[in-house]
Amino acid sequence: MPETTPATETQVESTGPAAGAGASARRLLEVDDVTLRFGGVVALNEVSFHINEGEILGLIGPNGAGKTTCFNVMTGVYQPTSGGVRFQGEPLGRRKRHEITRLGIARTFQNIRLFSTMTALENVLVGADAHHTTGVGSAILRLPKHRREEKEGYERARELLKFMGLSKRANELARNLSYGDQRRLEIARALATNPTLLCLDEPAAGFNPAEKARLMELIRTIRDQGYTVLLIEHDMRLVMGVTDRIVVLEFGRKIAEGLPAEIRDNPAVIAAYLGVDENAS
Ligand SMILES: Nc1ncnc2c1ncn2[C@@H]1O[C@H](COP(=O)(O)OP(=O)(O)OP(=O)(O)O)[C@@H](O)[C@H]1O
Repeated sequence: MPETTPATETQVESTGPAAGAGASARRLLEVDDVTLRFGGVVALNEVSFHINEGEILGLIGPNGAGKTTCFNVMTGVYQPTSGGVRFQGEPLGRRKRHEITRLGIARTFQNIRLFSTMTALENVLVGADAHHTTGVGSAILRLPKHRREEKEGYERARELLKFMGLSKRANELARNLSYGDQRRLEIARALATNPTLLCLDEPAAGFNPAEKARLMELIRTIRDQGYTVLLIEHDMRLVMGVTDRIVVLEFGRKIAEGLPAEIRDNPAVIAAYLGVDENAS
């Protein structure tokens, strides 16, 4: 379990390509030739890529490119029409969402999905519950193992709130938090499931430049704590500034993969974002 240190108390070193981005890095997750059709819509079309252990991988592409669908396949929301996903070498197969959470993949959502009438602390505790091994019976009987897990869950939740700079908001209802704090709380809740891979779906949506800069620092800190991060984000400055590698989708197909500098100069990527035909004279 990666130990967390509060972001505010951590010296963040500038990131270059992470150790995890090297050729010899271990593959944490592999998307193998995944196709997913919704009726006539081919949301993912023979998509393959991998995520190395310890890296920050960006998944980008214009609206409707298939990024969120890709997250949904990786987290068991959708089953691919063909192809598959392997995590730590194991096929995810038809595993359910909670089983995939237990395996070590956590995610946040494009549209914030907190329990609005629960406190910040309670929201994080819900995430920590994903790993409790004791059942309802031992909870009712208040057996020692259950009490120990409950105590550890509280400690972990408080530690994560501190890590995300939310200690002072612990007892506030989620709906009363600022937008930025709600986004950070979503990340804390995802981390509470004790993931190996953290998938962030547009975490900077609605952020101002100062909040984006803080988020970049936070994502680097999260990686430096030992997590692997997959990031969907539309803000190119943020993506180019924080990722080790980038995969680009367009109309459900992978059109490019490489280092941020390579992606920035890739004609197919530029064409996809500008909406022009790169072959047009
Ligand atoms: N449940 C669904 N039923 C039918 N079509 C869907 C469904 N989910 C996604 N799609 C379609 O699949 C395609 C890919 O959508 P997806 O949301 O994955 O794109 P995206 O890259 O995440 O876009 P955005 O950046 O706008 O969030 C789109 O054409 C979308 O309309």
